[in-house]
Amino acid sequence: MHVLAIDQGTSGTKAIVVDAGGAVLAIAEEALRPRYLEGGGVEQDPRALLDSVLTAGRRAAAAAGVPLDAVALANQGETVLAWDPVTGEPLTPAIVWQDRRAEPLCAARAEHAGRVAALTGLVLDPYFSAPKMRWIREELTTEGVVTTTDTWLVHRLCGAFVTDASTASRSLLLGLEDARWNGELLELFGLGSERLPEIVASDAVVGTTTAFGPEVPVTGLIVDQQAALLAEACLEAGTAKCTYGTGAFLLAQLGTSPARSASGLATSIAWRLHGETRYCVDGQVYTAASAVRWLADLGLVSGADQLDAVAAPSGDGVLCVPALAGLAAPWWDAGATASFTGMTLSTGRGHLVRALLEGVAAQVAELAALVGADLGAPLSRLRVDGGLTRSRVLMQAQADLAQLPVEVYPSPHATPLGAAACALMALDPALDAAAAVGGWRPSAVYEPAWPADRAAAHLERWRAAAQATLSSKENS
Ligand SMILES: O=P(O)(O)OC[C@H](O)CO
Repeated sequence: MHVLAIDQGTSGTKAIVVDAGGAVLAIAEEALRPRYLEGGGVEQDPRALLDSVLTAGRRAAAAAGVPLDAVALANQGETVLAWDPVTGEPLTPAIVWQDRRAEPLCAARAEHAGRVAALTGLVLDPYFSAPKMRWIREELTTEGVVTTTDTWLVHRLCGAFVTDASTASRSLLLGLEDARWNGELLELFGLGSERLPEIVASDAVVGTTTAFGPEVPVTGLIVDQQAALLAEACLEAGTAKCTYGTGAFLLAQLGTSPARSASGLATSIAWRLHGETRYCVDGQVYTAASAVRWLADLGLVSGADQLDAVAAPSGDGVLCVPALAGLAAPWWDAGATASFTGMTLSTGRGHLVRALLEGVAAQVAELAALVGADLGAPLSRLRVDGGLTRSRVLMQAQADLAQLPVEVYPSPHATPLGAAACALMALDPALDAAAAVGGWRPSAVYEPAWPADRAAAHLERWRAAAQATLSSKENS
């Protein structure tokens, strides 16, 4: 069996062709660059997203040269657009998960934050889909349907009008326990009259497509972060991974219990496979590779590959809070802004680069501690994937600050491999998740080199720096 698995991400689209044993036969990638607008806007051209899916998918399918049995799609989770359900044409740009312009719409509903959290497991924040859907309705168009990008892309591939349960659970519109659109939440966001997609399982076959060659089923629909959680075999409650992509996202498996976080993290659906719903808790660093790209745009590094060569051996007291698109868990402050502190006349670009990497690692370390608090036991290790895991400086800083062994997933394709596993489970009802993703050994393990008291002291200083970036005194 062969699956074409497509990871439609924020910074690009990757397509792989994978066999039932997890061997990758072909890879194709198309880069994407969001538009960053003053006022916190982050947009993508939907046609560029679709073109990248079709181009990468066709290139990978052609390179593999094998008959395909299914097409799977991982998506960005909370990126939304309006589109015409008759013609399939987009009516607005895609409003990216990093976009903060819906913050006032959240602030206007602040008194309902507790109720929203109780129903959805999420926090009332513009990161999630519904505030951006409302913003589109108020600012851009009242025409067509407004959905996450997966629904539109799948519609373009096979005509279905669906979203999977993991993506729906990132919307602020889903009751977490019953996994249904919730009328109270729809009213709260003024979306009660919207036509909403059918919610399906990640192993549902939702149609067929000829977009990549002969007709094949479309199945294996899942949020990109959840797909990586699955690929990294985080199947037991308490296992966790962090993906260092455009942002860095730490997710821990909760099993079949949708336990709400007591630490300000988000609880959502990891996947629904073979009739069983799994849940996860997550924390987010909104800018990781996009912070590195920002460094590159300023001329401090030529790109991610140069990070380790430029980073100084220590930050020399410089701290960075990489809040270039606000702060997520546990601060949830869309108005927070990034900072570098502790600079002197001797500070050079190497210190700034080191501080930025340590800032990402510090934020992930904070999230790892909160996940441990929620689970009632500290994490024992952190599995990691994503492009920035190639930075030894970042990975060592992660181990030092989180005081955890950091295990690097051996493939750069965790997300599409997770989506492919969902499709394989659709094709073979006897296949369980563990068999679908297989076992793996880390390509590298970073052990903490700092003593615990040094890590604690650094994190205490970093936490104070993070507090100082918050947008209002009430938050500090
Ligand atoms: O595009 P990525 O890979 O950074 O992932 C996007 C996240 O899932 C947004 O929540």
